[in-house]
Amino acid sequence: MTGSDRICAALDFPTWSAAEPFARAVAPGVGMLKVGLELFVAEGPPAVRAAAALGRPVFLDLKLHDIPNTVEGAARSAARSGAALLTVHASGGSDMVAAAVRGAGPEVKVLAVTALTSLDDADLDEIGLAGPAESAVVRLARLAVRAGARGIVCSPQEVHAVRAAVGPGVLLVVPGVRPAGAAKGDQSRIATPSQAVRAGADVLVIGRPLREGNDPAAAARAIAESIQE
Ligand SMILES: O=c1ccn([C@@H]2O[C@H](COP(=O)(O)O)[C@@H](O)[C@H]2O)c(=O)[nH]1
Repeated sequence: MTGSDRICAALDFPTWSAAEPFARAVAPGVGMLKVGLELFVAEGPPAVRAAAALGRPVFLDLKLHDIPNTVEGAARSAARSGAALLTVHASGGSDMVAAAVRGAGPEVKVLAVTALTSLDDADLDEIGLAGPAESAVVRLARLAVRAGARGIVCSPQEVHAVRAAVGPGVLLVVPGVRPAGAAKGDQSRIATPSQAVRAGADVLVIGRPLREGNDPAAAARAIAESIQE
C-alpha cells in the first residue's frame, strides 16, 4: 500500500458545491473520500454518488446508533447510495452491529466506531467509560468484530492494542491524526500520521489538516510521503 492509498480525505463541507473543488483537488492523491454527517444531512445519497464519480471508494461516516431494526434499514439504504464503507457506533451493542452488517450486505464494509477521538479520559469517565480509553476501546472493538464488523475506528493512541486484540484481517481506520505543528482543534486522542501508521493503522482519516491550508493536494502529498514505507 502506498502512503497516499492510506489517506482518507474528510469532505466536511455544508454542500456538495463547497466540497467539490477540495474533493477534485485531493482525490488523485488519496485512497478514499469520506462523506460525513454535515454533507450527507445537506445533500443525501447524491453526495456519495458525486464523490464516487471522482474515482475513489466512498466512506459514508454516519455513525449509526439506534435500535437494531432501524439501523438495519438505514444500512440497507446507505448501501444503495454506492458507499463502500459505513460506520455505526459499537456502543449500540452486538445486535445493533449485526443488524447493520445484515442491512449493508456483502458489498459494504461496516466499521464500528469505538470511542470518539474527541473524548479524553475525563469525558469518557463522564459517560460511564471510566478507566484508560484503551480498555473501553479494546472491549468495544472485540464486541464489534464478534458481531461481524469488518473494521474498527479508533484513535491512533489505541490502534496498537486494538490490532493485538482483533488480529490482522480487520481494517483499522484512524481519525485524530495531526501532522506535527497542526492545530488539534476539538480532537483529544491524537498522533502524527507516521506514529499512527507505525502503530498499525490501515487508513488515516484526515480533514482539517488538508482543508485549512491553501493547497490541499500538496498537503496530502506531504502526508503521503511521511507515511510511505
Ligand atoms: O472518532 C472519530 C470518528 C470519526 N471522526 C471523523 O473524522 C474526521 C476528522 O476530521 P479532522 O478535521 O481531521 O479532525 C471528521 O470527519 C470526523 O467526523 C473523528 O474525528 N473521530
